[in-house]
Amino acid sequence: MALTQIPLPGARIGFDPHWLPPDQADALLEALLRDVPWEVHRIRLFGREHASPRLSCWIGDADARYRYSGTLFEPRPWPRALEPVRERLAETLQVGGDNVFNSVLANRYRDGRDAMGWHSDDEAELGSEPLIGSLSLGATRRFLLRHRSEPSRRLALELPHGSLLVMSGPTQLHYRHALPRTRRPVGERVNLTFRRIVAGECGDTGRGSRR
Ligand SMILES: O=C(O)CCC(=O)C(=O)O
Ligand SMILES: [Fe+2]
Repeated sequence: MALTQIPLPGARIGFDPHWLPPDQADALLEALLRDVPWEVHRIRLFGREHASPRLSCWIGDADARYRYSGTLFEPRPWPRALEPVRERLAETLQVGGDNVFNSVLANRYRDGRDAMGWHSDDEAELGSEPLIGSLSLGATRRFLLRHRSEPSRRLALELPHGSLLVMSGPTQLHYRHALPRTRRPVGERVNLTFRRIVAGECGDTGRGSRR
């Protein structure tokens, strides 16, 4: 099925709630929970280091180094289970050659207390209008987008098992996004944001920082 475009002024958002069939999504989730070297990333906020409230792993080609929230990440190699997903995503989004996704930030939200704060994926390494493919697995969580200066421009989306959310064009320039905590009892969720690092290692000029 094709991506549905969700209208939001100044953003480009595509969504397919059923991108990965449930049996493939189940198998991928199981493989990632087992094979990814999950760790607590330390992030810097206002000059102080904190443990981020989730487990993470930065995965990518050897040259795709990435700096965010003040820390430089050397990528871990691609788990085998992710290779076909990377290929299918490139087909869905019609990216190839020099534009293939060369990295993924994997995040694991163990329960409703794990979350991600307001940020934009606007690090210099991603280029000016990054294409970001976000695949969700496991428990459904609510994803929020909010315009930087026009509070009425906002969107809330439930991201179910196997869903694909695509942010592109000027989305990161104009909007922040977050994955808030919830008091509802929810199971584990894994999210994969596929990205393309265009500039090797650069300075940390991103305005956002994931909390
Ligand atoms: O978990 C999510 O859906 C959001 C993840 C995210 O925004 C990121 O990795 O930059
Ligand atoms: Fe993000």
